[in-house]
Amino acid sequence: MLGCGVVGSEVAARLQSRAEALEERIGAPLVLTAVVVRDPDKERPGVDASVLTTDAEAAIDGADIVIELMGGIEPAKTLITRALAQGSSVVTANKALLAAAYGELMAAADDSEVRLEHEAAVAGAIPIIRPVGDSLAGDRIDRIMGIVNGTTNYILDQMDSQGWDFDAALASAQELGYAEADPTADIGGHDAAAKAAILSSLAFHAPVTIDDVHVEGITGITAEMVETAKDQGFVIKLLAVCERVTDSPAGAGLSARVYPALLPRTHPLASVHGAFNAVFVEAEAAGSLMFYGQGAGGAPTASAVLGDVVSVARRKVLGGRGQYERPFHPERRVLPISAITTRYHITLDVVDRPGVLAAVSEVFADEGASIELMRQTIGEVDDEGIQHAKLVLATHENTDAALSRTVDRLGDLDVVRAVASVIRAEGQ
Ligand SMILES: NC(=O)c1ccc[n+]([C@@H]2O[C@H](COP(=O)([O-])OP(=O)(O)OC[C@H]3O[C@@H](n4cnc5c(N)ncnc54)[C@H](O)[C@@H]3O)[C@@H](O)[C@H]2O)c1
Ligand SMILES: N[C@@H](CCO)C(=O)O
Ligand code: NA
Repeated sequence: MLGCGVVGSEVAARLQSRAEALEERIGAPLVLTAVVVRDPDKERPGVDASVLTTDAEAAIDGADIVIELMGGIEPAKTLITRALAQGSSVVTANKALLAAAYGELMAAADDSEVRLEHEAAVAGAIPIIRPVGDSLAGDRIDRIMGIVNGTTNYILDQMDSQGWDFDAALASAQELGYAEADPTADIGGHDAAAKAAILSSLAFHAPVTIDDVHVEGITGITAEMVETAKDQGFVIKLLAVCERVTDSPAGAGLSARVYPALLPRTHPLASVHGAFNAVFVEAEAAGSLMFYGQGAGGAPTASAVLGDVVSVARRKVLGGRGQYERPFHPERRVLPISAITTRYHITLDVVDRPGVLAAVSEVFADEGASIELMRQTIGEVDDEGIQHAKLVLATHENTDAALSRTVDRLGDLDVVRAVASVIRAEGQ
């Protein structure tokens, strides 16, 4: 095992405390031969001190299974590659690495006829990698929409249920240990984007990396946006969307994107509260499936790691081997967000006078975009004595490019004092 932090220490402790049960399931004992750490003198309750070492290469050589829980790109990538090349199967929770080099690492595993398992890398304890890669392998997955970051779901949920502003909700997430010390990867959407890249690669058999994923985080979500959404029967969630696109202005392909979006409060994902994760999968024959549970934390993540270890060990004992499939369809393109069909909810601060709606409608008509719903509420009287109004416009589906141009042009209108907020809507 490489790394013994939050997840690694739970895995090591459970390998010891559940040794008998694991042996029953596998048909052979699992022996933890080495745990690679930075400081072998540190006290680690539940971990046998005699297996601690700083020599990663010696630890890997000859191991049947290598469990990588160090995180980060290097040295994890070099060590995993070494392990696969020598014929060890690898179990990892490293979403950052897989989102950067999924195709390359899977091909290396396939070349050596060993397995590279990674259930813990997406949505922690929730079984989602095996269902998408294995259970649904006989079906055609069309769309995956998930809440795959616990920190941001906690923040948005507190803003929705307690009326907190963003900063208060983030401070609370940090206090509770959900957010990282530097929460940028969580709130910027990058952690969710890594998971979207892995899910897209697996569901659509194409080598999708994190650089292909369109990412928007939640730092721009205000208490007012949450309140407006609530008034209209929506909740704001940070969604990872992976989609098979058959037709778009840019042709057929895939879409992988992460952004905060409105969901109807009746949608199954709307009832995912706190730091929980959930993934909604739509497949041709299976229809809609929902996977729900704890997406982070030492013990839940260790559950997924140990499941992979048992699966690999069983195959080893039975003489089975090999990868799910050889990757992939390199010709499948990830389309730019501009070509993707979405809906917007646009909130405008306008001057309340005749002709405002005509001017707004003209921009929509001109861009070929259409308004599904409009709501006007009375606003404030400003310093110059001018009465303002708040206009909330929900659009029909259109390309993101057309909607984005519409917003730019609305912002240029004389009667529009400010584009107060723009957010996409999903799940309708
Ligand atoms: N914590 C979670 O909830 C969670 C959930 C899902 C996936 N993961 C993933 O699991 C992996 C581990 O996460 P964690 O939360 O346990 O992190 P962590 O920081 O608690 O643990 C990583 C450990 O690896 C050690 N390490 C790093 N580089 C090393 C090196 N070169 N040699 C020896 N030791 C080294 C660190 O000292 C640390 O103790 C990461 O890839 C993470 O993304 C974590
Ligand atoms: N920081 C991540 C950890 C799990 O990957 C989260 O909040 O979901
Ligand atoms: Na998982």
